Amino acid sequence: MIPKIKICGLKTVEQIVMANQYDIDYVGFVFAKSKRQISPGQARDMKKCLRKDIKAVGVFVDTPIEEVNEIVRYCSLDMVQLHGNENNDQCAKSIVPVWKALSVKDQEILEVLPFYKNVTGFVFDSGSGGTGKTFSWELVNGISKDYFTVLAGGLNAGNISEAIKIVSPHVVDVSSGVETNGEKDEKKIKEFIRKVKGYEIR
Ligand SMILES: O=C(O)c1ccccc1N[C@@H]1O[C@H](COP(=O)(O)O)[C@@H](O)[C@H]1O
Repeated sequence: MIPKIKICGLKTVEQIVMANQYDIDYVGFVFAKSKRQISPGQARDMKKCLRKDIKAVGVFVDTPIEEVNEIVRYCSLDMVQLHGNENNDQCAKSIVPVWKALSVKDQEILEVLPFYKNVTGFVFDSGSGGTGKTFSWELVNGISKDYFTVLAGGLNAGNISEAIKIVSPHVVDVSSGVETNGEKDEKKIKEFIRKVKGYEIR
């Protein structure tokens, strides 16, 4: 199965126009404190320009869920990725589907998965988000048979083939790995997509 692609941390309408040209499935808007953080106003303008078949994912870290829902409504986001210590009750109050992000240090983290009954998938990441660091993919080998799996953390064109081989994720999620000097790099995005989809992009 060829995984879907999420490009996270887009910050401008120009980047959306660029991303619209490519065979991607999700873009991530970071509302958490980060060098990629954007305001709801920016995200709303960007969402209006986004191709209709690309889903806009709001990325939050421990934001009260009422506030998350307000931003979702204001920006017309399709779903959210909760990247902090949100529990299932909080996830259940979201008005759009939730991906719960988990930091994978060892196999213990997998024990919490059954408790998240109100999420539609899990983002398996190395740390607190946007770090550019990988984790041991073997720890989540086989997990995609039971859970909708979004693989994140330090992915790039150089390691994505190996990561897909081990994890067979439903979605691959990249941010730092398609940047140069902290800005999204179209050449790196194209190369990443080419590696995931296995075809040439002009
Ligand atoms: O991208 C960020 O700055 C960010 C900040 C806070 C929480 C999550 C964030 N992004 C998510 O982090 C992972 C991995 O990113 P990377 O490829 O290692 O840079 C991904 O899920 C992003 O959506």
